[in-house]
Amino acid sequence: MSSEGEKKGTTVGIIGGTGQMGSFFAAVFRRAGWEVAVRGRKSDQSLDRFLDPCDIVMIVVPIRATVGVIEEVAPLLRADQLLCDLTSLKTGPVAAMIKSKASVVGLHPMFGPGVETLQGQTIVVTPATAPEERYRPMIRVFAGDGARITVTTPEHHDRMMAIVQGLTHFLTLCMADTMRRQQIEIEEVLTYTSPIYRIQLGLIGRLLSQDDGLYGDMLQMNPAVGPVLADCEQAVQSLSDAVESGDPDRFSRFFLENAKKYSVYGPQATLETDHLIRCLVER
Ligand SMILES: O=C(O)C(=O)C[C@]1(C(=O)O)C=C[C@@H](O)C=C1
Repeated sequence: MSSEGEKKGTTVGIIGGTGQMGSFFAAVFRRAGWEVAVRGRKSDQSLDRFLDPCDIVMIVVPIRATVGVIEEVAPLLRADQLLCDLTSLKTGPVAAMIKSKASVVGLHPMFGPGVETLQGQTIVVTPATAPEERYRPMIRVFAGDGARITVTTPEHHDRMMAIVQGLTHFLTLCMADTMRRQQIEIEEVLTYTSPIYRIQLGLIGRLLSQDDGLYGDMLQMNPAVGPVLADCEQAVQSLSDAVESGDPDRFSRFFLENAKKYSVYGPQATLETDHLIRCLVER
């Protein structure tokens, strides 16, 4: 707000704005020239007074806390306000947000706070009660900074996250646990690796240096993860059987069935991993 207390431009209130992701988005909006108010856990101001001047209220708290915070905030909002959240799951948070009078859109930034800018990053948008023109200016800010936007429903988002986050992180943790069970030290493993292996191993080191609660919530709170893990178990069993059989045809059948399925992805995957290899070589 201006010094006269007169409102100019858009005001975004970020609840959880003192955390890493909240601070990242506060900086994105400030760079776009928007007013940003942040609220951390230890605020003296009443929630009502914090929310009142906000055009957009963004909830950026840990997954497990999201619905509880939404339930506190949602009843205090007006129809002219836009409510959104940034959590990794969308069905539960969006269902809680739409109880509000405010227009609602769910958001999920597909990156952690370590990125420097939005350039090349993906943000998933799950519109609920907000008409497109209400959230378009915010999406323009993200896209203007180079973000790729994917629009879908909360349910489809969660189904895709069961793969993108659930399966990926599950298998990363399984690989870490397998090496630990083999009593092999990562320092030694690394001396045998070229960059291509360090792309995969890097995901283990990266994931395990982050918050256990975040990854636990992603895996345990998304109901779509269960069926994915059931298929994963079958895949592990089927590949194990093929390997243990010693039968080259059996292995080839497994391999070629998947090669056919992923043939469209081959050229892009090779190009991108070649690029990563060059980056790791040039360090
Ligand atoms: O390690 C990273 O930078 C991440 O990608 C963080 C990560 C993830 O691991 O899936 C964490 C939570 C968000 O929902 C999206 C991305």
